[in-house]
Amino acid sequence: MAATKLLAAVLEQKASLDGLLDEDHGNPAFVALNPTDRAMVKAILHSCLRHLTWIESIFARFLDKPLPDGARNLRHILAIAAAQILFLDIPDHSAVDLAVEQARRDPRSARFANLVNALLRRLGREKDSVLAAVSQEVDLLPGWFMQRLVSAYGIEAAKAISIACATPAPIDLTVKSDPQGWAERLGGTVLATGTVRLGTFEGSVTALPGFTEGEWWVQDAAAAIPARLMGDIRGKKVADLCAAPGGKTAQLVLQGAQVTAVEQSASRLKRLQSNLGRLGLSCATHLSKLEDFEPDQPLDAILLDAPCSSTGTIRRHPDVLWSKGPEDIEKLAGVQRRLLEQAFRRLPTGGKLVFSNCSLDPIEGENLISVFLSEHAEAELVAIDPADWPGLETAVTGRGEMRTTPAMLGGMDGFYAAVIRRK
Ligand SMILES: C[S@@+](CC[C@H](N)C(=O)[O-])C[C@H]1O[C@@H](n2cnc3c(N)ncnc32)[C@H](O)[C@@H]1O
Repeated sequence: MAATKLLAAVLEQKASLDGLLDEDHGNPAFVALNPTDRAMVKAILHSCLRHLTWIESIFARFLDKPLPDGARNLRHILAIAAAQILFLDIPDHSAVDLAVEQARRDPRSARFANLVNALLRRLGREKDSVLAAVSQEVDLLPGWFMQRLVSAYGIEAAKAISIACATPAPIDLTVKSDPQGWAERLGGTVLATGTVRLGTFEGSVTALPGFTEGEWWVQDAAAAIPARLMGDIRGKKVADLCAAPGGKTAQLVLQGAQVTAVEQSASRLKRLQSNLGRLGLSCATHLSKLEDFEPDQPLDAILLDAPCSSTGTIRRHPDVLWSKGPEDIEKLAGVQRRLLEQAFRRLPTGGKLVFSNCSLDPIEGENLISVFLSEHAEAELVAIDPADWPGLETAVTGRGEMRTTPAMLGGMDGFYAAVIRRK
């Protein structure tokens, strides 16, 4: 029941799944569940959103005529049951019975209860063959986004990204030191970039050795790249201008910089402070919009990890493509453009700025930087050398930016990063 309501909140109200599933402040129906049921609801929703194009396509094949436009709740009931039948270890009959019961209780869906029963029983009987067919013929990613990927990367790369997005993201850790030792202790491997990737893992990361001691933090391998692009920042004054929850701030501090973390959200800044506290790290923090931040002393370097559409994180946030659309990407590109202008104003001559975000869309990355450079003769791109990134050479663009996609390094977030210097 909770899962259907939460799916409706994502698809209709464009709510964020992370927000709805927050253990403390999430949707009341979710927070009221016991931990086992919460884990189940979370698994169902992730699976449903990750495979929604397939699920919709299967029902379209089963039906002689489409469901009425107004039957949104019915669609949600069917999608949630289909995710259980197709992808989760839940007995088919439980999923079917629950869906039929839900349909009966909903005045708008009650007249379709027999149809729900028939469709889901058929799905149970034919799941292997329909899944085989649909996985060959239908992209996992919604059409509007697939089109954008094809125009940005070409059909082959777009398909590889779409396939990579079907696999849930592994857990990646950035360790303070001794990646090899931590990989051995935690049963993981060290990636070419130095990130420790955990093997199959269930349960809570907070129970793992080294968490309480603050020896590592969870950070996708791609998210760990921008701070490393800052180069040698030992003793340098560095501002992290969109800092929370602080994964990159922690890296900058560990790299030896004198860091000021700037963040506009009080609750997120608190989270950053608590994360740094656990890691035994500290830095100056500043609660304000970066537009209002005036450093007391000239800065040597800036990291601007700007808010973006997050389309590079769809393996972990499969709701993103259903709650955001092309207009949001355009809007966020505008916000980033404005923030980049503001950040660059605070950069002295010779200073370096790393601009990054977790979007796969060039209008938030390559195109934005092209326009910025064309409008600022005083800015130049510092080309990243692929030789410095063994294992990720193909992520360095011809112009010398970093462009990762979920199809790289055995799976990683889509990220864009560029290094800009004020001449
Ligand atoms: C993509 S997240 C940053 C993630 C962070 N760099 C990390 O690695 O953990 C973007 C952050 O920027 C903050 N933010 C957005 N607009 C801002 C602004 N104008 N000034 C300061 N912070 C801002 C958001 O609240 C959010 O915490």
